[in-house]
Amino acid sequence: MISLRGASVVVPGAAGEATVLHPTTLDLGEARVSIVGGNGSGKSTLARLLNGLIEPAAGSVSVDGLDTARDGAAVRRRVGFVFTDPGAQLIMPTVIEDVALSLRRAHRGKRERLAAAGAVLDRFGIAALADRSVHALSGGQKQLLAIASVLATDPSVLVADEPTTLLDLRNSRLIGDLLFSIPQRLVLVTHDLELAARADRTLVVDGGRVVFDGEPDAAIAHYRALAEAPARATEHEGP
Ligand SMILES: Nc1ncnc2c1ncn2[C@@H]1O[C@H](COP(=O)(O)OP(=O)(O)OP(=O)(O)O)[C@@H](O)[C@H]1O
Repeated sequence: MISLRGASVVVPGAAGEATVLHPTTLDLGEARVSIVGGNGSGKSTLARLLNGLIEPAAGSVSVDGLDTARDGAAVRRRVGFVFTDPGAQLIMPTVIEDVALSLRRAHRGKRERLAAAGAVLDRFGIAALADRSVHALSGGQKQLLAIASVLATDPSVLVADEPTTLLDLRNSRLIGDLLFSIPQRLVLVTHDLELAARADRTLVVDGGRVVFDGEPDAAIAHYRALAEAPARATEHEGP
């Protein structure tokens, strides 16, 4: 279970502090949760709270009983995070070395680690790319590798922040299908409403608040209505 208790996020701004996520209380126990909302609404902020990339300014966030502020390292081992731009998380020169890096904790010996990394590439259908430079991969291949590297560590939750935004139709379908086939719990931030609709539960974020939380079709209808509302102010301030 992922639990937020009055969790808020505050950032420094030119005119003092700004609240980018208002106090939020949620329990996320479903296998697949999607998060939708407009640009700058606070979706990434909410996603980043879930693995302790951001700590709440007030309130608390816990994953399976581990507090993200107190037990940050343990939470990050349990909650994998995939970014929009896979280039941001590919560190090593070659594909197999990148997966092997993720496995350094599980397999201390280099040979054993490389064998395990090869098995991961096989599982994700990218064994043929093992010795390819990570810079020579297509966008879809990079995202596949980024997800494989994160899942190689066997997290129990995967948080993916717009993982298909930079991909073409074919690759976004491929990555979307992969995300919905993994055994791990998934929290998916996305602008792809078809993908969002495949979740068990959908949160709509607007102006730094979760303004709808429920069944995906109803949530998406709520989001569409928000987006179509005439002359809405785009800046949201104050509690
Ligand atoms: N570290 C920061 N410093 C200042 N402002 C921030 C910071 N982090 C987030 N914000 C602001 O908080 C708001 C929410 O940002 P967030 O990235 O969570 O939005 P988002 O819903 O993920 O948007 P998008 O769909 O465009 O990725 C934005 O107005 C953003 O500029």
